[in-house]
Amino acid sequence: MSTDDSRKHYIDGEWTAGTGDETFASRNPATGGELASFHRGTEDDVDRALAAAEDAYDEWRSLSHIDRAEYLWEIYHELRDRHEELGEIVTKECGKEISEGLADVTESWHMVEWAAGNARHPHGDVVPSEIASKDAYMRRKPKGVVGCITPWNFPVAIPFWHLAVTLVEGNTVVWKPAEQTPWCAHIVAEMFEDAGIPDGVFNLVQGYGDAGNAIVEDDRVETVLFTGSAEVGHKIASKVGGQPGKIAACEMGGKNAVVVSEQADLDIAVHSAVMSSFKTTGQRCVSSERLIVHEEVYDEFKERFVDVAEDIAVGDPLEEDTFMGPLIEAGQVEKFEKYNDLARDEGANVLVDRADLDADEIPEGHEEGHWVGPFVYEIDYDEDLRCINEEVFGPHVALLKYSGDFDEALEMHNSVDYGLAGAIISEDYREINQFRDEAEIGLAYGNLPCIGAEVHLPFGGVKKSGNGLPSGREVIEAVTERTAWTLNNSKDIEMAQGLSADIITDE
Ligand SMILES: NC(=O)c1ccc[n+]([C@@H]2O[C@H](COP(=O)([O-])OP(=O)(O)OC[C@H]3O[C@@H](n4cnc5c(N)ncnc54)[C@H](O)[C@@H]3O)[C@@H](O)[C@H]2O)c1
Repeated sequence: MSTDDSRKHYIDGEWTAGTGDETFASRNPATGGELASFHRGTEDDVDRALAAAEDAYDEWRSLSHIDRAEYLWEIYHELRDRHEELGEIVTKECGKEISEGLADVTESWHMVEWAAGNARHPHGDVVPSEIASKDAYMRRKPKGVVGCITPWNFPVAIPFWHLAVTLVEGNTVVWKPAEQTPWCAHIVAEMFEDAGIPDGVFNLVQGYGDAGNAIVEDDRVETVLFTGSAEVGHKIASKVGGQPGKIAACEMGGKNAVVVSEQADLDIAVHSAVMSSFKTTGQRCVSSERLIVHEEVYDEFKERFVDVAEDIAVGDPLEEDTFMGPLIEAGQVEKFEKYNDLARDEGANVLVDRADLDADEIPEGHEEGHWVGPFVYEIDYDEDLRCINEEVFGPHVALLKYSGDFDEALEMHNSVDYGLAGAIISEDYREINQFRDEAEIGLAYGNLPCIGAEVHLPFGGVKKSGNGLPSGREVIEAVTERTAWTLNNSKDIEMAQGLSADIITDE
């Protein structure tokens, strides 16, 4: 595609090719084919977008929450009207099977509904004062210009986690989506344009990490909302940490686990483990790469889990009978293979190796796609093994046996540096409650897979996985600042704590 045909950035209410002369392609991971071409954003493009966002801020913040939310309601309807079209683009661009592509869009309008609906809810606290004649309350103000940097694996839903709340709260935005999913981002920007959002309030700069970095380093950005890998997130957090008054809310990866206790219902255990490990081809931040199973049920669980892994339907993600689509790109296939080799080197007993799929397992016409199947192994637990500590982001699954009491399972569960998601499968409520209280994670599930989010629930990790901010209510904290406001209704000045308000002079 020539540069002229390439899709553009959306800056200050206009589609623009920007200042650079490079373009990049969005590719279908199932076929390897090019879907569309995009202009690659430069530091100058980010500079222009930030200037536009700064200029638009005063007018945007002067609108009421409810008026700002009206623009989001327009987008809500567009997301619903274009559900199938956009869901299919999600699937084409990131390879998730079609029900996941559609769910990505559904989650987006749920977030818009939450944020825009919230505009009519009480928004702050009325607080009693020690002095009867004073009114005291807490009021929120927008921060200013917010930078959003998002990953490829939820190319519509995660951006809306960031964008919807940020805009309703009165901030303006510069968004840098993932380089793998620019087409989804382009459609989202079309929706903002169609909704008539004022120029400069919402800006999209397409491109790579250098454009993201330009957002992070710029003094005009008050808050950075980042979702992506720990490697990039920690870099961003440390850069922002050096800039007074600025914050970075970072949600990152995990090395999540499903714990199957000796009290588990094994139907639920196998079902939950398969969903947790293989949905989205293991490419969710919450995907489980560790299954910690009690010795009493280990053999039966292993046999049943392995049976499913051997047969799980890998195929064209646009087909409804597919469970697992491809990995996102060739680099991710290499990483998956590298970790499979590492597991072998570290002593794994390999139970299922479909990493290199047979030719007849690859859908016709999709030979250039990034196809892999499950890689499942058992390994003697040692907390220092890299294969059970580092995020692979693929269907790479370790079975770990525990033989003692539930404390041992928890110790194994908590031994990783990450702390995002986990599940306990047990019929014993004491174990379930202990997991809820002692598992070092932000998202805990009982008798369920450890995947799945709802926009009105908190979503975020602890430890190396994040600072627990980006989701509904928590984003409000990140993109606003609070003023504790106290108003005197009397003609006299009276102070709290009995502090004297008398002015004493020598006269
Ligand atoms: N915790 C969560 O909520 C959550 C959700 C989804 C994905 N993830 C994590 O995201 C990762 C997969 O997504 P990915 O591959 O797109 O992640 P990534 O970290 O490679 O990229 C995320 C975004 O950061 C940008 N970026 C890269 N380098 C940058 C830099 N130096 N400065 C600023 N921006 C930069 C990228 O261009 C992209 O837009 C996995 O680790 C997954 O666990 C976490």
